[in-house]
Amino acid sequence: MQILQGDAARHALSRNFSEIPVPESVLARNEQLYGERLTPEQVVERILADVKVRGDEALLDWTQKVDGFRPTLKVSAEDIAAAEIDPELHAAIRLAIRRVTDFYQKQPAHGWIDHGPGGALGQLVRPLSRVGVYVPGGLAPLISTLIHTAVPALVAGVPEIIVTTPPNREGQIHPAIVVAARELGISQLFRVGGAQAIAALAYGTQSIPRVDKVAGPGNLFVVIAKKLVFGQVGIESLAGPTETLVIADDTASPRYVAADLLAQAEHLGAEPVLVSTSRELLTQVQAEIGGQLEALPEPNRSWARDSIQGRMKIVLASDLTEALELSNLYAPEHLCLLTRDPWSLLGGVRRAGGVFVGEASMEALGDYVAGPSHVMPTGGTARFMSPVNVRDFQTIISVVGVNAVELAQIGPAATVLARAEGLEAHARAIESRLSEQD
Ligand SMILES: NC(=O)c1ccc[n+]([C@@H]2O[C@H](COP(=O)([O-])OP(=O)(O)OC[C@H]3O[C@@H](n4cnc5c(N)ncnc54)[C@H](O)[C@@H]3O)[C@@H](O)[C@H]2O)c1
Ligand SMILES: N[C@H](CO)Cc1c[nH]c[nH+]1
Ligand SMILES: [Zn+2]
Repeated sequence: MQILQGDAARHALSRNFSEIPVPESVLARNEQLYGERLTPEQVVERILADVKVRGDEALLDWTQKVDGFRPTLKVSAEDIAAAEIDPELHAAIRLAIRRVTDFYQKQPAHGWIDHGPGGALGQLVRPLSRVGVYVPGGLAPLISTLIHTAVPALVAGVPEIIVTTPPNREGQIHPAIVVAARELGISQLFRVGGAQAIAALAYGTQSIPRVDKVAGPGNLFVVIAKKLVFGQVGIESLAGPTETLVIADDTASPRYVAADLLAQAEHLGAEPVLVSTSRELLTQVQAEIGGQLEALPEPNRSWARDSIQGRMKIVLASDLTEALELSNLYAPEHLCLLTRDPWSLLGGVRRAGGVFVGEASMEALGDYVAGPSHVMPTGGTARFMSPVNVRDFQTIISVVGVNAVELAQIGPAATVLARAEGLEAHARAIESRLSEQD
């Protein structure tokens, strides 16, 4: 694989989110499904318009067309109560819920009211009333994603959470997703995925209630749908196909670096990036990837190979300062630091969804039980967005409660500003109270 350096590396790592690259496999599948090579955006526009008008019937038709099954949309209370899984998996789900909850309970999320001689000013913090959580389920049933999206919403105090996830080929949701929902106290679970699920949450249908905000990651169809419904409904981020950038020096273990890159590469559509100060390590990691890839079972091997061959980038940096500069330019979802002194690099990290410091903190651990949500901004959107967190599920309401003394002090300046803006009624509203005090 070509080793990039200097300007070539900078060029390869510069991104523009408005031009989401569409893999050839997606266009080919669209041709099969729709008889023409529609872009995902064209497909999503059709789906949104249809669900808006026809509601549940459109959900079922699109699910039948793209997922091959016409499911019962709502998972019944009996099915939720009856879902059973292996006890070890159940215990792991409980551990993940506990660790993610502990993490978000530490996030400051309280309002304040400052009472002083001039009255009071402050901010009220209120939870959203109803939130939709999208759980990807196309290729892998992402049990952990339900936990990593719903827990911050629950910690924020959201009283009602609606979960949607695509049905599998038997028209069912993986039982562990159902059990995780039950553990979280979520009772509204729907068998629908893709853009049609996002449309249902944004517009509401006969069976799925309209929500205030849609959260959760997904493939290109999901991400584009979230982008297009924004405004009608809130969205927490544009968390799409995953990506990992590893910064490694000559002390890093090629085996670990390869393992971490492959772990994310097995998400179909992923983009693995390796930046190293050591040419030798770059060569060793490529050999390791080859070996570890062959040892993976199918279909994971094919998914990982597609990411490695289709999108992997390998960069030789002159030093760790340049490595960090390239990483900040790329703004990765995950930044893994596998260097002699990884903590010394943290101060230079400006753009990333999450940073994984040192070899015991592999990103795959963060996907499950470390604590922070694994739902993180992709595609370069870490320039302006953050991982899912408690603040995504709250609004802030400003409070103004100044008293007459304060009004007398600051009111005249407000009237001056109002008249400068040509807004006479504003000025008079203020003066009406000022004159009463004379
Ligand atoms: N950034 C993050 O935080 C994060 C976290 C978890 C997962 N992810 C990403 O989520 C994605 C999950 O993707 P997935 O595909 O497995 O599951 P998904 O649930 O996101 O998408 C599957 C759905 O897409 C729709 N779809 C697929 N092809 C279609 C077509 N041609 N026309 C119309 N609709 C179509 C179908 O409705 C299907 O049910 C991966 O890319 C993964 O990397 C990201
Ligand atoms: N790494 C993915 C995107 O951050 C999330 C995930 C869920 N399960 C496994 N991995
Ligand atoms: Zn993962």
